[in-house]
Amino acid sequence: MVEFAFDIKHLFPQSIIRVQAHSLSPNDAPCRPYPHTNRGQPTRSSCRLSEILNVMGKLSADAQGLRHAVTSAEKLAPDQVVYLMADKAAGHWAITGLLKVGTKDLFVFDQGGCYRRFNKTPAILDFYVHESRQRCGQGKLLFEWMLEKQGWSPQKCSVDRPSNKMLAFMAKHYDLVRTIPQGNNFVLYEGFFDDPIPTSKSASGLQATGSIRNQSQGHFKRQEHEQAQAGHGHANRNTVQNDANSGPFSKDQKTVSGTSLYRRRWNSLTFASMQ
Ligand SMILES: CC(=O)SCCNC(=O)CCNC(=O)[C@H](O)C(C)(C)COP(=O)(O)OP(=O)(O)OC[C@H]1O[C@@H](n2cnc3c(N)ncnc32)[C@H](O)[C@@H]1OP(=O)(O)O
Repeated sequence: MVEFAFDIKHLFPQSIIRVQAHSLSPNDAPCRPYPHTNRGQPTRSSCRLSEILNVMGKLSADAQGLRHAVTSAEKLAPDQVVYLMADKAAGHWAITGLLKVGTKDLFVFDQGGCYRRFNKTPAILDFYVHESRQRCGQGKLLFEWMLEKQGWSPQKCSVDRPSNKMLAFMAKHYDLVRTIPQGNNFVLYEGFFDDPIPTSKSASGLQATGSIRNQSQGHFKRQEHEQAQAGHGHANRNTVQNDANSGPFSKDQKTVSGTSLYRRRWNSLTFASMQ
C-alpha cells in the first residue's frame, strides 16, 4: 500500500474514486490551504490528488519496467479518467491501486482482416495494484468498478500494450484469451466486433474505412518491439523487461487468425492510434 504524508481519507468518500483532469493541479503552483482563499490557486485537494496520481503512475511504470510513467497529473487528458482505490486495511487509509482509461480513435483489423476505423474505442491505458495487494482480487474490484462507471464491457475494451499479468488477468476474470491481431499496440479480444453497434456509452462511431485484406499480425508486437528495442536500451511499455512480464502467463494466449503475413505490406504504414 502506498502511504502519503497527508491524510487521504477526506479524498475517499468511498474506496474507489474517479479522478479527471479538471480536479487536478498538474503544475507546481502552491496550493491554497482553504477553499475560500486565493481563488486563482489550486485547492489543497487537487494538489494532493495530483501528487497521488504522480506517485502511483511512477510505481505503475516501475512495475511494468517503463522508463516514463503512463499516468501523471500533467498527462491526464480531459477525456481520460483515473480510478484510484484506497483502503484502511493497515489501520489507516492508503492507496492500493490505479486504473487509467480513456477512448482512442483506432485503425483496427477485424477478424476477417478488414481494416476499419473505430472512433472512441474504450481503452485500458494503465493498471496497477500495489505489490502487497496483488492477486487478492483488488484488481478485479477496481476493474469491475470502472466497467460499471464507464458503461463498458470487457470484450469491447482495447488494451494498450498489456503486460503478461494483464493478459493473465483478462483471461482469468473474463475468459478473454483469444485476441484479434492488430498492427498497433492495442490488443483487441474476440467479441470486440460481435456487435457492430457498440452498446457501451463511449464506444461509438464505427466507420469502415476500407476493405484492404490482410491475413494477420500478432499482437505480440510488443514483445517483438521489446526485442528490437532491447539492444537500444530504450524502455517504454513496449520494452517491459522486469517481472511485469515474467509471470506464469503464456499458457493459452492465442490469436484469432494465423501467423503474420502482413509485414511485407504493412510495415510501411502507420498503424498507431490516431491520438
Ligand atoms: C494496459 C496496462 O496497464 S498493462 C499493465 C498492467 N499492470 C501491470 O502489469 C503492473 C503489475 N501488475 C499489477 O499491478 C496487477 O497484477 C494487475 C493490475 C495486473 C492485476 O491486479 P491484481 O490485484 O493482481 O488482480 P486480481 O487479484 O483481481 O487477479 C489476479 C489475477 O491476475 C493475474 N495476475 C496477477 N498477478 C500476476 C502475476 N504475478 N503473474 C501472473 N498473473 C498475474 C492472474 O490471472 C491472477 O490470477 P491467479 O492469481 O489465479 O493466477
